[in-house]
Amino acid sequence: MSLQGVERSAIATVRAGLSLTPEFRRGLLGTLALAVVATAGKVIVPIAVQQTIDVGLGGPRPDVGYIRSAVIACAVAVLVTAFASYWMNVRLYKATEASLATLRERGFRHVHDLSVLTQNAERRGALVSRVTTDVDQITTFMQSGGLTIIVSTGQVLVASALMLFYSWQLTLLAWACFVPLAFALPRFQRWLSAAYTQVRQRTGDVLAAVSEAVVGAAVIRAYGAEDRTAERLDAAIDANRAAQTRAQRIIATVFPLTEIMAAVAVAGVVLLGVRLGADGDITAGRLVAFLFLITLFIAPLQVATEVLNEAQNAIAGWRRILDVLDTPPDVADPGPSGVETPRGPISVSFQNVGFAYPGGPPVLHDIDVDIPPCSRIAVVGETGSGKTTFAKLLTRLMDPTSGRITVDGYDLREMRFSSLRERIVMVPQDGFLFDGTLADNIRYGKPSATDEEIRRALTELGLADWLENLPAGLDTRVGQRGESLSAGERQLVALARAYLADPDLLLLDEATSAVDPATEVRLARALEGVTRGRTSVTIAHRLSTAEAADEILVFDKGRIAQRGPHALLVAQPGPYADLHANWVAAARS
Ligand SMILES: Nc1ncnc2c1ncn2[C@@H]1O[C@H](COP(=O)(O)OP(=O)(O)OP(=O)(O)O)[C@@H](O)[C@H]1O
Repeated sequence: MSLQGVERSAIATVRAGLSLTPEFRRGLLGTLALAVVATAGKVIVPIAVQQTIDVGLGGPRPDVGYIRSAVIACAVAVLVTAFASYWMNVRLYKATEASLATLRERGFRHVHDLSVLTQNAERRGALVSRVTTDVDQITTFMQSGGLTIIVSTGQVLVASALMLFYSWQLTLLAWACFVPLAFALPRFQRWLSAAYTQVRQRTGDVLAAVSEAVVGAAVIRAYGAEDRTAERLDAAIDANRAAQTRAQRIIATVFPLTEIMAAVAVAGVVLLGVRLGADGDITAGRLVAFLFLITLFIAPLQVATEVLNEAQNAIAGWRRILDVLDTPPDVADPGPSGVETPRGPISVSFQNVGFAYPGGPPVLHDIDVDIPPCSRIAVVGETGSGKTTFAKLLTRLMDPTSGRITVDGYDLREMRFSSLRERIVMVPQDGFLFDGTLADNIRYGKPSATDEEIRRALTELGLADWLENLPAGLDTRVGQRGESLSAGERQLVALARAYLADPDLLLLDEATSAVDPATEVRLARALEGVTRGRTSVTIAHRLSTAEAADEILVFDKGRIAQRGPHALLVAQPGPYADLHANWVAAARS
């Protein structure tokens, strides 16, 4: 399942992006008004200079009162501009941070709602980067670039209008100087955009290399591959440095170019201005003010390339986030309109169920199974025969491609998630543990559970002695993904968590990893305790589990090839007898 991108123009993307962030739009008018004040304030100084020269100093004697007023006007303008800028930035930062937090939350929630098919292994990293890096790019643009574009456009327009008012001849000359730059800038911008695409790819390579080296540290050490890994990392870092340097060089070229253009424009304006002045077409004050205005006019051009690039990045980021939000959750919670079935003995029925992963061949065919209340079902079969797929359908991590699954007579698709998750709980092979204490992790099954309840649950599962031997008891920290515990101990925590959740149907994916004999005994005891009195479906890798089941479902190439109790199946030729022979042989060796 891929993410569904709707082709949008840049404007439509920005509009759709802004519609997702009402916090930003709400204060935008006020912030823009402040931007207008801040921009308008900048032209007060050239006007005051012109007035001082032409009026204050234009008479036979300097008009000190007038000059004082002009200076005071300037000071007030500078203060007002500074205050307006400050207030504008505060408002902008507050609004963008609030709106981008909302965007992150929405993005994250939506990623969570997408089915396991959309979140398959390759896409997981990309999904994470959409809620992190992509939002960061939008932030950068909204907090600086976006406003720069608005303020700069205003600044160029106001400066141009005043320049035209002072002298249309000098304005035409100044514009003519910037025509070549106006043609060159889009080209620079394209180069810069390509250079930054490279930078992003190289940064991605560095991140991938670093995270692989950290996550796979044990394997790297075991195979003595430190040098190879370091070389790969060095190469990625070097490529990243080269890409960054290339991008910075383009930016560094634009700045002096605009400086040269500005110098040419100033020189041209002075030469022509003096001639116009001699003919009485322009006053000295207007000429000096004009030179101030050219500086205002040029400043936005100097940052234009970078800002346009930021804008492109932000639009790309918005597009990627909108792609995520546009992807409908394919396993949708019916919500309050869904069925809430009462707790108690549960019966499940698979009716003619078939399933194919998107774009793949069918992996389950015509599955017809009735799981009566309080029965113990073992699911066995060769690797790749469809056991995990069967379990995922039963917990509604995905929906069947054909047929239907019912719980107490209701289609699984009609059941509210809250009711379904309460009644059916899955314990995966390596139950994910979060970085926290043992108690936190067990409590995950029932957030309201007290330490006393957790202790009682562990005792009921026959794990009191294990708990006593742990260094800090319930407060023992399990480390990231539970790596401070052994694989067997992690399973014990996962079982205790499920026991506390107290579901009506427990789906277990039995661990295949070898554990020490003491843990093996504990696991068997805990398993017995956790499945007692409730319906259980176990993907079995142990002979003892299959032997203890009321019914065994033998999967073979996506079909149920045999079914029945152990005694019956082991006596007839078929895949179960073969599997049994393998188990027995493995136990002897
Ligand atoms: N996410 C996926 N996308 C595409 N095909 C998949 C996916 N997961 C499993 N399959 C395919 O579906 C088939 C059944 O896989 P499944 O994981 O259900 O088998 P299994 O019996 O649980 O195997 P094992 O005992 O090794 O866990 C296999 O052919 C597998 O390649």
